[in-house]
Formats: sequence, C-alpha cells, structure tokens
Amino acid sequence: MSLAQRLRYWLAGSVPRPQAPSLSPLLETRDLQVRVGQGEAGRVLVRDLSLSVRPGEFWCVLGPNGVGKTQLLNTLAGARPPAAGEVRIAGVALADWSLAELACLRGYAPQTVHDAFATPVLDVVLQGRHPHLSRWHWEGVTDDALAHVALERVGLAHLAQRDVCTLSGGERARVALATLLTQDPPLALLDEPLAHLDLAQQARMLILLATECRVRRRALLMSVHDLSLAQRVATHALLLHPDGLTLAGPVAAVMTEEALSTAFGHPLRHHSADGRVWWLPA
Ligand SMILES: Nc1ncnc2c1ncn2[C@@H]1O[C@H](COP(=O)(O)OP(=O)(O)OP(=O)(O)O)[C@@H](O)[C@H]1O
Repeated sequence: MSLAQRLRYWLAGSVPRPQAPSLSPLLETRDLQVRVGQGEAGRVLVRDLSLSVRPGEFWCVLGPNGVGKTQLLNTLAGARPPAAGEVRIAGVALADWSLAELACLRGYAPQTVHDAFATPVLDVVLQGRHPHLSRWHWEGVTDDALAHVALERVGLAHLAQRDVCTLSGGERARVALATLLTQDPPLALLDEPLAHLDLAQQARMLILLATECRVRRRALLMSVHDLSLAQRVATHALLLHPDGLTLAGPVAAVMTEEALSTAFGHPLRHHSADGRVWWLPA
C-alpha cells in the first residue's frame, strides 16, 4: 500500500475510531489529592485540584524536579488511585470505565518504557490498535496502514522492522509517540515525551502534537521541563508547587515570572526574540 493510500485511509476517517465528544470536558478532576508514602513518612504532592480539559486544549504540566508531575499523570491515567477526590473521563468516573473502553478514550505515554523481548518496531506501534480490535481479531491492513503512517509522522518509517530493543533513547521515545498516534485517543497524557530528543526532534514532535490538538481536536496533557517549548505550544498550563498547591488555567495567566519563580524556587525571567517568548533562569 502506497503512502498516498495510507494517508487517504487515515484522513478520510474510513477507519472507525472514537470521536471526541463536542466541547464537553474529556478530563475532569474534583478536589483531587495525590499522595505518596504511608503515614508520617507520607507526603501530599497535589491537593484539591479541580480541573477541566476540553477537546483542542494543549495542557503543559510544569513544576520542579520531584514535585509530583509523574505521580499526578499516573493518577489521571488510572494507574494509581487518588488519595481523595475524583477523576472523570468523558463525564464518567474513571473506575466506571472498563479497561478496553478507557484505552479507546485516553492514551498514556509514560516517561520510560522497558522492552522485555525482542520485537519489531512495527509490532510495538501496532499495539496502539489493540483497544480498537475485538477479542478474536488480528490487526488488518487498515491497522497496518495506520501504524506505518504513524511511523512516517515521527520520521521512523525506515526502522519498522528493527528490533525495538536496539533503538536509541530518542528513537524509542518517538516509537512511543507513534504508538500513541496509532491508538489515537481523544485524550492523551504524556510524561516528558521530549526528554530524550535533540532540539530539532523536540520541535518536530511538538508541532506534530500541537497539530493533533488544533486540527483533530485532541486534548493533551504533557509534562515538560523546557518552559520556552511549553510556552510555544500550550494553550493551558498546570503549575505544581512543592507545597501541593496548584495553579491552572490559560498559559498567559499561569506562566508569569512571579508564579514560575515561586514554584521553582529560583528567579526565572522571560525574554522576547524572533516573536517568541524564551525563559531563562536569572
Ligand atoms: N513510592 C514512593 N514512596 C515515597 N515517595 C515516592 C514514591 N514514589 C515517588 N515518590 C516521590 O514523589 C515525588 C514526586 O515524584 P514524581 O516522579 O511525580 O516527580 P516529578 O515532578 O515527575 O519529578 P521529575 O521532574 O524529576 O521527573 C518525588 O519526591 C519522589 O521521590
């Protein structure tokens, strides 16, 4: 199948996939509390977080090392229970979705992936189609086409038959993104997806993700350390403070020198150049 044919499949929407429901929130939290550790040794990472994420919104999750970004994303994905409060996906409590239904609605790209077995890259990317297949069905030509298109979009079509265990860190991170694109959930949670990428790949992958948001009305929540990149693509930001308090809203309201400097415990300044905002430590 040619690239043009694959793209036609994908763009024409002839492949059944879940549609993002209008503008109702895809993700909501109410008075969410995230905690690690037990008893006296425990620590509240996030307290009383109430949030609504809608189709077309690109949220960047910001905060210093160890503040709780990963644990929060794990909680939003349903991989760990909240200490208090609730998470709702597409209006329904997380626990009320079956795992298969949930996998059609939200995707999660964790910070690191451990590959236990030698597997062709294409098979890893095809795993994104599993939630869409009924129990007794193998992946078909359409699933193959979607996986190839996703690999082309992250610039790794030439590695389709390579053993995933042999990839570099940056290549593996892009395969994780391709798997998420193949899964194609209306809501995607990404934990530092740019961490292993060089500057050019960071820019390419960010443009790709921003296009998913803007053109295809996907909702994204992504943790990221590079404030300048966050400012470039995000529509909204969620800033975590070490004391568990959070600041959430449109980028302009959250990404201020005062709020970021307080959260990171160090003066941070923004500068304008080339029509963009760049963040630097003072
Ligand atoms: N099981 C655990 N018991 C105790 N503390 C834990 C446990 N798991 C994580 N933590 C702590 O919770 C805090 C938040 O961790 P998390 O990985 O969410 O931080 P992060 O904001 O993603 O950090 P980074 O920017 O460094 O990736 C850290 O201080 C971590 O050491």
